[in-house]
Amino acid sequence: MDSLIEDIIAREILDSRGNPTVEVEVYLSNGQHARTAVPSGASTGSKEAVELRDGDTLRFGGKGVRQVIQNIEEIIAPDLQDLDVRDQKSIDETMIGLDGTDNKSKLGANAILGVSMACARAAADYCDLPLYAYLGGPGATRLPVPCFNVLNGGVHAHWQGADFQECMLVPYGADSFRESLRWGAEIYHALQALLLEKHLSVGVGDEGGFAPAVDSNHESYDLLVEAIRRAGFEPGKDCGIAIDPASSEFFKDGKYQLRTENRALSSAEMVDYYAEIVRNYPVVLLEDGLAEDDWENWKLLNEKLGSSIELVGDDIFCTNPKIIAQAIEDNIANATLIKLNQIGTVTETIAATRLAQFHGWGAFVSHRSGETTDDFIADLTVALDTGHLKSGAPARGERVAKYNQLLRIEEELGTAASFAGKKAFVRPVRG
Ligand SMILES: C=C(OP(=O)(O)O)C(=O)O
Ligand SMILES: [Mg+2]
Repeated sequence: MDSLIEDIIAREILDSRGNPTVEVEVYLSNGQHARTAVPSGASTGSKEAVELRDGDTLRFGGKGVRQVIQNIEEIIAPDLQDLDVRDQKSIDETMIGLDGTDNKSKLGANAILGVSMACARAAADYCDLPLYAYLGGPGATRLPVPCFNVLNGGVHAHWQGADFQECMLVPYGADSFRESLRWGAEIYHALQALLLEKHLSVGVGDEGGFAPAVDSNHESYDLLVEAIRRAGFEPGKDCGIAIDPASSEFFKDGKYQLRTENRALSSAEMVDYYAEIVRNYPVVLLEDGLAEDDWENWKLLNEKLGSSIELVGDDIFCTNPKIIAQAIEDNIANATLIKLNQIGTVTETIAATRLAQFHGWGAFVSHRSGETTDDFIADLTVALDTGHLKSGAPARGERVAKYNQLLRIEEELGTAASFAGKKAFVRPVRG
């Protein structure tokens, strides 16, 4: 058979932060081959699958992945040889079995994911299908609303900007992906002009958004609303706001430490703080509003805000179906973030997404702060019909690689394509 895995090779490449990461190539018995690369987070959840790094060796300014390369070529490749590349489940289960740990710490989630993604792409190529159609079938025709992280803060700006890590533009009022991308880029440029006018920095953070040293988190929203207006759009009608404070990063000693505002808030006060933001600004999504160690108070957050906006868990759920199942049972949020490398295989990522969707939850596909030009998540988003994704600012190559791929997908789908729009953020209220 032509679709058998013949060989797998891997190499160390650099990611967008200048750190080493893994690139994988899968070769099939018919000579076809496919390539993928693995991203890397900075504000990571403690229950993420383990990204394996070489001891203390600092190479290129970051810890290398030579052991990961060796694990792929010497342990994984021989075992996957002669498996049908279309059998994604067996491929992923074989690697999970080979690893034998709960968190992929033996071979490395970066080893396993690189191979898993490369096999999916090779299988799509073998079937002569675009990746989104291979993974999603003929019903995969809806384009997501892009969420553009145009103001970077927290750890992504080395704490030189706002406390909140991500302030995103959500141009949900457009009637196509292409149009929403144009709106996002125009507002991004209007924001740049506004920052220059206010003598604020237009230097960028890890995800391509500006990282001005604002005096409060509210100032970020004022800037966004003003930029939306200046670009000729109506806040709340054409374009909303999504926030990822990544609050685990500033939750210390049981309090949320707002450095820019020089105060520390309890969980209940933090929930009120968000409620006020939601009252005053066109916010449609709040991710990681509370810390991963603050599970009980997520219930309070969901009671107060779950009926009006999408509440997404990132660090707290880690794309892990077991944790998401518990969260659904406890009714502590209404959406999960979806990051391939938090769980480590394509199969488990699909399972996490489907689980959320089955229960009426949202699934919000995400890049990592350390990225490559691999555009896998663009296809994944359409395949799984998640309706929204975030891939940073509409600037910088590794971020726009995903948005540009979505343009191609929309073009290829032609009249079959639709755009998710604002409905993507509306979650049914659960009892
Ligand atoms: C994309 C994010 O950042 P990182 O990749 O650093 O976890 C996030 O927190 O949602
Ligand atoms: Mg996050």
